[in-house]
Amino acid sequence: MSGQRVLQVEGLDVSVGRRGLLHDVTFSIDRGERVGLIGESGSGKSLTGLAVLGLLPEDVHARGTVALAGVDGNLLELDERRLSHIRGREVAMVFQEPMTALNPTSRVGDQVAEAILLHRRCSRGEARRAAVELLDQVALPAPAEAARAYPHQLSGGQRQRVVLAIALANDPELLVCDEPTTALDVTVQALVLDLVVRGVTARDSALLFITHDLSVVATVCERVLVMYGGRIVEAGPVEEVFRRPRHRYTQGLLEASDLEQAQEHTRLRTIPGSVPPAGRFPAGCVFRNRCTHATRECETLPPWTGPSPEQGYACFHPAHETAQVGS
Ligand SMILES: Nc1ncnc2c1ncn2[C@@H]1O[C@H](COP(=O)(O)OP(=O)(O)OP(=O)(O)O)[C@@H](O)[C@H]1O
Repeated sequence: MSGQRVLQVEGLDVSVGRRGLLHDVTFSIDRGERVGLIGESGSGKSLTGLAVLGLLPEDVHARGTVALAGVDGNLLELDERRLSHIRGREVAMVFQEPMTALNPTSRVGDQVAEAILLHRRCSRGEARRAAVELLDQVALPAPAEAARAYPHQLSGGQRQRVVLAIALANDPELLVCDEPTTALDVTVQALVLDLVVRGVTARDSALLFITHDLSVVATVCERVLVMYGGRIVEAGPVEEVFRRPRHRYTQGLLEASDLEQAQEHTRLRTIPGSVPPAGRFPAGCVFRNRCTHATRECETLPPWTGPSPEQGYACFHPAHETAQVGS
């Protein structure tokens, strides 16, 4: 793999008995790249994600190659002992239901600290301090106090942020998210999406983001893969695919969703101009600098450091409807 490549999936076929579930799935993700995987229910998105995590169910048969930066060999052929070293370090995951990922009998700070201790040489005290810092990064209020809470004492959104903190604890090369906000209240979805983007951006990690929600892809990803019947039928930059879908299935998918809304996310929010003054936009707005792919909350925009103030920004947050960028 090239230096920039983090994940390379080639010719992945998955079957159960004679039934083919994935057919010749081939794609790659580079360092720092955020890639969405969309498709209708049953199209094979989750199986693809599980293959990348070395978590395919035992009853399925897989052929092909899954190569991950920093890992020798084909993930599909590694034994469970080796895979458990890789998971949580080179590749980490956030699934839909945070409660299943957390241990209900252990304080959340200890669970984050455990994740750190599994892959890093440091003292328990250092791991605990790093855990509080991570809980702070995922915007848990009063992180030192939150660290002492049990999962059931937190809201669903807070629990998912703990899962994200665990996933990011060892700066993974690749983060795989499978519908991480589907089970959450709509008001906290945007926050969690923002935290995912900020978490991978800060680490230059690659992201594979599985969802059926096109507007989520528009918010989070730069490139999109469209699955249908176990195959990738279309791939390209999000704006291009959403604006000019080539495959009949993608066209249908966009029509079935709110095409207007999905396009708005990518088209109407492109705002030329220089850095918006801090505090000018509603909290939660996400600005994307197209040159560096940096994403920041508008309230805390730092001084502009990009190559040119003329590059412009795009805001993908629905709350930004009425806000305008001053030049
Ligand atoms: N262990 C298994 N044994 C048999 N069939 C399976 C198994 N796991 C998944 N499948 C089938 O493989 C196909 C793809 O499943 P997958 O979970 O990847 O779909 P998906 O696109 O993620 O759907 P959803 O959005 O509903 O989660 C489905 O038809 C599913 O029934």
